[in-house]
Amino acid sequence: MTIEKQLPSTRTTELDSICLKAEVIPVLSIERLEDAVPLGRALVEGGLTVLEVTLRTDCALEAIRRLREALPQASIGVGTVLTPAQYRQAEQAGADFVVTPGTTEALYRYGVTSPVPMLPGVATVSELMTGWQYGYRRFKFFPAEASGGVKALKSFAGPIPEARFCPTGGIGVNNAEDYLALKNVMCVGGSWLTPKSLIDAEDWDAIRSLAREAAERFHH
Ligand SMILES: O=C(O)C(=O)C[C@H](O)[C@H](O)COP(=O)(O)O
Repeated sequence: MTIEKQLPSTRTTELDSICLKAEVIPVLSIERLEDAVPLGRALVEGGLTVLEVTLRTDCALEAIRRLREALPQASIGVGTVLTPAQYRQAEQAGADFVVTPGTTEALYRYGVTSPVPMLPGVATVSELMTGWQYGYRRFKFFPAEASGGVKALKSFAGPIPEARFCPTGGIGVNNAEDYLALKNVMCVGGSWLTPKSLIDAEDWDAIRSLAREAAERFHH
């Protein structure tokens, strides 16, 4: 009960204002620090202004700091947050929001008190119900395709119609639209906009084009 009370509804509003300006959230894994800003800039110039930068690589936190400074107009989500300690690192690096692949009680609890809102990753109704108890209303649905995809999201809408999702995992140009057509989907996430081959080749023009194509094609 006290937890419910602590949860400001502004969290939902904050997450909505971030997610609704992005039909598509590109997922970035930065291997070489010097790629961070040109990659982020190409995506933003292409029209995708909400980014998720994973903590999967050694230079991720420094990459996030640089992106935060170079692209003030972008909303930067920090992904692959597994523990409250990583959540704190994300806060300190200047995250606008935190994204987790799955949830733990510790993360749910920490997220309630943090100044930075969290989009918790859920794959089942049970995980969703736990988050709901803590007051969370917006979730990442991960891994989307492997966890039942569009059909699962339609089923979630039965018992918990107010929950909204950013499905991620196995989404690309060919199925993004199917997800965006659902009432409980705010936006979709994916790494298809940041192919490793183009990053390795520093082909920022090609990445800008991919982003532009997605920004023009997908609407909610
Ligand atoms: O690291 C995490 O926290 C993630 O959940 C990673 C990404 O969201 C997915 O790996 C993207 O999925 P794909 O678009 O299928 O590549």
